[in-house]
Amino acid sequence: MRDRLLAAENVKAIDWRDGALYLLDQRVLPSQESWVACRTVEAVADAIRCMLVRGAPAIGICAAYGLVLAARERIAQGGDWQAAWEEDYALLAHTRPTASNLFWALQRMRDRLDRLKKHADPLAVLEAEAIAIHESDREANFVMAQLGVERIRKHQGNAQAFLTHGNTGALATGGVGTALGVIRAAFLEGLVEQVYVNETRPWLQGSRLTAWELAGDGIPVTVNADSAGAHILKTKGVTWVIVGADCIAANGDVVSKIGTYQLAVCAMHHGVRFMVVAPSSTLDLMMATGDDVALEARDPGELLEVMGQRLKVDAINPVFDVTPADLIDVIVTEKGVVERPDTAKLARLMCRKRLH
Ligand SMILES: CSC[C@H]1O[C@H](OP(=O)(O)O)[C@H](O)[C@@H]1O
Repeated sequence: MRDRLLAAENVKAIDWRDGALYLLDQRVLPSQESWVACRTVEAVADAIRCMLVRGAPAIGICAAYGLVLAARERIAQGGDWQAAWEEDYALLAHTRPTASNLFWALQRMRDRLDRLKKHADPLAVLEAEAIAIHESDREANFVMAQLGVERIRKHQGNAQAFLTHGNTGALATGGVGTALGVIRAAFLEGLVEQVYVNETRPWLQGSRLTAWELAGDGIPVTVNADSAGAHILKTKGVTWVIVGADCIAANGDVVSKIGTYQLAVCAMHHGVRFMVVAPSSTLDLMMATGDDVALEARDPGELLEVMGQRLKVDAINPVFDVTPADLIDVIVTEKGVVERPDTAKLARLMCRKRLH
């Protein structure tokens, strides 16, 4: 499966080359494919904050490269460069509050610096670590795709309909994607009849990004309004809802794109299986439950522009919600699969080595 997915890989959104970070601008997709070069840590922080790059694993990868750019500048300035580098670390850590992968990647970079040998070149070591974070996310995607498709096949061996929410594909990760990686693998195995994609208001990660990725792969995709989700589950023979995650708490609660929770309630009501696909870097065992996770709210203005007019009412714009563990059938990570997640099962999973 790895080789087949590798051959089918056709979207890359993060490119580290010649000492700069190049990002495919997700704010203007699918109408424009425009690349932006980030040469400073401030540029990377801005790109994450304004969602030029988005998706939990992708944010973590970019933050790691951001710390490389920060180190280059701070070392050139001389003096106590590590103290100044910590300010850059804080800048990146405050770009978005919810995705665990961001904090995980930053911490991994700091740990690497702490373990630096006496005569080692800190810039070279940090660059190698950021590349390793990027590459291991790509490999994790392949493993999760394989594990997820095995789980699908275990229940039903013929082509079926899936529903997904948000964007969890190549644009959101370092590889073929988390939930979308599983759907891509299922397609290669002849298990996909149709993929329904919630448009994912207000930012439209579903209709702008996921539909673009799936159509580009020739995978049958149909976009629906988020409010049609329950109706689709009831009438279209959907066998699995497959989503990604921004943070998974110790008890298996899943923080993901706003609207995921209501989808899980509807899936449970209609007997549709619910799969969450995320690398182990998304699990944060310091969060006892999903209620401990900081949920981002973005500008209410995103909801108030209607037909070129600004509505003059109040609005709230929470962009993540918490799906309780008991609504989740299976969590797929690169370390293995957990059915009916709970604290003990997830703690055991995190002690395992990666499967690649
Ligand atoms: C595999 S990406 C996980 C996650 O990230 C997305 O959030 P955003 O678009 O706001 O960065 C979305 O929730 C995806 O499910």
